[in-house]
Amino acid sequence: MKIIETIEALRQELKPYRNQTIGFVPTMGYLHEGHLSLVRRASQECDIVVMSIFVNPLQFGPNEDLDRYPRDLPRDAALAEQAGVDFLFHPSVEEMYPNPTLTQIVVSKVTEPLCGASRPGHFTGVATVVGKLFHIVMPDRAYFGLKDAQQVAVIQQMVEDLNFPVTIVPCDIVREPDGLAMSSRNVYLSPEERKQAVILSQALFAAKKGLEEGEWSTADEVNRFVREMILTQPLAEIDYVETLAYPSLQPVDELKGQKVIVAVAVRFGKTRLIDNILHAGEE
Ligand SMILES: Nc1ncnc2c1ncn2[C@@H]1O[C@H](COP(=O)(O)OP(=O)(O)OP(=O)(O)O)[C@@H](O)[C@H]1O
Ligand SMILES: CC(C)(CO)[C@@H](O)C(=O)[O-]
Ligand code: BAL
Repeated sequence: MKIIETIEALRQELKPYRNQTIGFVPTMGYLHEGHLSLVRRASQECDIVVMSIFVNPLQFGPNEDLDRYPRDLPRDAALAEQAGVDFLFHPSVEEMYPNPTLTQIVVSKVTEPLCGASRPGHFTGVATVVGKLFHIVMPDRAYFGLKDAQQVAVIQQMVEDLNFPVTIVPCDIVREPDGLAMSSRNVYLSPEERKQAVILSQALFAAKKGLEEGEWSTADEVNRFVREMILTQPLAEIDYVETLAYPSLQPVDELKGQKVIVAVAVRFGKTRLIDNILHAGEE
């Protein structure tokens, strides 16, 4: 595996592979099994796998965790190589943003609810950096985790609207043995917060079962059920619990026959965790 720090060097390295299938896994690093599952899928489906590790300042709000976001390049490089990455792109902030960013990619509508409402400007930062990375890597296929299901919807919208020649591959959420969705931010949790955080997946799995059994007819009923279950944990502070159509992320009235997402964002102390389940909603 080669570690590459400049855009020009990566372009040169990838030149000989342009007639092969290039898979791309964009990340912010501090790798865990969730990221590595994307790499394994990419190496099964592509000839060459490129991973980026870049903590993108543009997608963090002023009071968010940009400075303390966990970073460990030597550990990440070893894990990435073992999982099958061929090129690890690790640019500096100056390399990615040498000038003040006067041009940004704004995706509307799907960015309005959920994390878009709680983190103003977040998805403009995500779409802009992913757009730049797509131009740099020019992948055939790009792999994204459904833990960030709204991000998948935003990137799919951007790719469709701006004609990026890339196939977006959404990948299943990888979980800890007790159900907690893997996240680089889980390292922030105190032992007590970690114990209580398992309520997110428990509430979502219970919601999925209820949806499959036709227990509720409206989104509000699902939201109330999930909310009440999460609030049994004293350290949980809910940011949002929402049931929306997926991938449009528009409100749903009747649940019957709808593909929906039940998405949550919950704070435990200073740590904000997200998780979701998708329900196919066939009649
Ligand atoms: N548990 C997971 N299962 C599947 N994919 C995941 C998981 N966690 C992250 N990913 C995916 O890995 C890619 C890079 O994500 P990122 O580096 O932000 O990791 P992260 O662990 O989600 O970090 P954080 O939770 O702190 O945002 C994204 O496409 C994301 O959806
Ligand atoms: C896609 C991404 C790498 C863009 O910075 C980031 O939002 C992430 O890690 O999910
Ligand atoms: N996984 C999404 C990146 C972020 O939280 O900024």
